[in-house]
Amino acid sequence: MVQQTSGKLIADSEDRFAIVVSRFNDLVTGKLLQGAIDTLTRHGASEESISVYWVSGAFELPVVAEKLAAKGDVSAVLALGAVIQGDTDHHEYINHAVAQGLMTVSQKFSIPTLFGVLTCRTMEQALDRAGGKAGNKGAEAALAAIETLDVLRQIS
Ligand SMILES: Nc1c(NC[C@H](O)[C@H](O)[C@H](O)CO)[nH]c(=O)[nH]c1=O
Ligand SMILES: CC(=O)[C@@H](O)COP(=O)(O)O
Repeated sequence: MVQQTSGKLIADSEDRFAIVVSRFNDLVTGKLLQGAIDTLTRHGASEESISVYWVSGAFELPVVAEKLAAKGDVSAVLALGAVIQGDTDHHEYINHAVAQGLMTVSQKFSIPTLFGVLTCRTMEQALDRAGGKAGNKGAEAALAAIETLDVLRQIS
C-alpha cells in the first residue's frame, strides 16, 4: 500500500505567518495582500497570528524574508510582489534573483517561504492574478503556506 501524506487546509493555532509585501505596483500588491490575509483567516488563522512588513520593491523581499526566518518566531513567510516588464530586461534580473533568494531562505531555515510574486508582461495580466479572472496569487500563497506547514508537522 503506497503511503501518501497531504496537508490539511486548516491553520494550526500555533502557526505564525509573516507577510512581506512590496510597495512597487501597490495597486496590485495591495490586492495580493488582502487575498492572502482573507485566505489565512478563512482557513483558521487569527489576525493576531499574521504580521505584515512592507518593502520598497520585489528585489527587497528576500532580505526581509531571511531576517524573519532567522528570528525563529514565524512558521511561514509569504513574499508578495508584482514585477511588471518595462522596456528593458530589468524585470528578468529581478524575477530570477527574487525567486532564487526566496528559495534559498526556504531551504536555509526549513521554513515555507512562499513565492507570491507576479512576474507579468502587462498591468492587465497582473490585475487578472490579483483577484481578477486568473485568481489571486496572494491567496494561493496563503493556502500553500497552510498546507505545507501541516505536511511538515506530519513528517517531524
Ligand atoms: N520594476 C519593478 C520593481 N523595481 C524595483 C526593484 O524591485 C528594487 O526595489 C530596486 O531595483 C532597488 O533595489 N520592483 C517591483 O516590485 N516591481 C516592478 O515592476
Ligand atoms: C521591472 C522594472 O524594474 C521596470 O520598472 C523596469 O522598467 P524598464 O525596463 O523600462 O527600465
